[in-house]
Amino acid sequence: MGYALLAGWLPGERMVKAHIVEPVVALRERAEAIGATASVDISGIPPGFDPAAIVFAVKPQHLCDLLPAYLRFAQDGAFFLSVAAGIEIAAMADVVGTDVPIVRCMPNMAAAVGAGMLVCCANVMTSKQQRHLAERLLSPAGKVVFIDDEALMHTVTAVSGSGPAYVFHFLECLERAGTAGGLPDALARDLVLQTIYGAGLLARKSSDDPAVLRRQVTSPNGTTAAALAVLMGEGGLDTLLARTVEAARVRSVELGAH
Ligand SMILES: NC(=O)C1=CN([C@@H]2O[C@H](COP(=O)(O)OP(=O)(O)OC[C@H]3O[C@@H](n4cnc5c(N)ncnc54)[C@H](OP(=O)(O)O)[C@@H]3O)[C@@H](O)[C@H]2O)C=CC1
Ligand SMILES: O=C(O)[C@@H]1CCC=N1
Repeated sequence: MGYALLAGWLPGERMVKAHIVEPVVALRERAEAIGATASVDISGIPPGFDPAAIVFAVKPQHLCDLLPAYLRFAQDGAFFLSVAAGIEIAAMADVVGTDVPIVRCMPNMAAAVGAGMLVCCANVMTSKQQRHLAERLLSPAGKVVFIDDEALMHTVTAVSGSGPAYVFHFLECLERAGTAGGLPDALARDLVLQTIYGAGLLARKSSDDPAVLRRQVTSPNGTTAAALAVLMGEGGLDTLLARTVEAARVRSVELGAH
């Protein structure tokens, strides 16, 4: 996820200077290849480097252990921006103090193509300028919204954070169903990718509700009606997705409890 964000800043005309702390050599090299400097640990940050933001894109389980080492940058005016699932602003402030400006963000993987959904929460120490900077840093990755109620971040994570995986699985299943119906593999892949892309784009651009669009596809007594009798039947997709999202939400709460 860190690389997806970085790739939105570099290379380019945006004048962003980024230094990456990354223990894995291949990932450091990948960051360097697009114009960042990189080091294996914090001691490699160039002297005089004066960041406006420190972005934490590490595993949730690592986040709070890492924060104190970066406190000096916050004391020099930087704000912290975390994309770690589950970890609340209060848990970070417990480690570094409540006077540190912290933005918590839940992006999703579509950030890699600039079409992500990025939902943010900021603590009261975050200035208007820092909020604005966070928005500017995140917007190359997709649509950015700020919400006030941090408690919603668990459900945000379960819907848009993990959501691309649900869509990818839907894609896998539809493709398998297509090949089971006799389609060659490559054709099944094309059909499914273009259908999901096109339907997503249409739903995004249309002023109609998805339910209205669905009804427009569904000719009376036609093929879609036959299909939806299964998909929308008892124990169908609605029930399955409610359970799916709840499982992710519960896991996000668990990650935050450690
Ligand atoms: N993947 C996604 O779609 C999304 C991920 N996120 C969040 O993004 C974060 C990163 O997840 P993800 O992109 O999946 O990647 P991973 O969790 O696989 O990778 C995190 C990276 O952090 C590295 N790391 C560990 N310790 C340090 C350290 N001391 N300093 C710097 N880096 C370190 C890891 O190295 P190592 O492998 O050696 O531990 C790894 O390269 C997570 O907190 C996740 O919740 C949020 C939204 C969506
Ligand atoms: O699976 C995860 O925990 C992360 C957060 C959302 C997407 N990936």
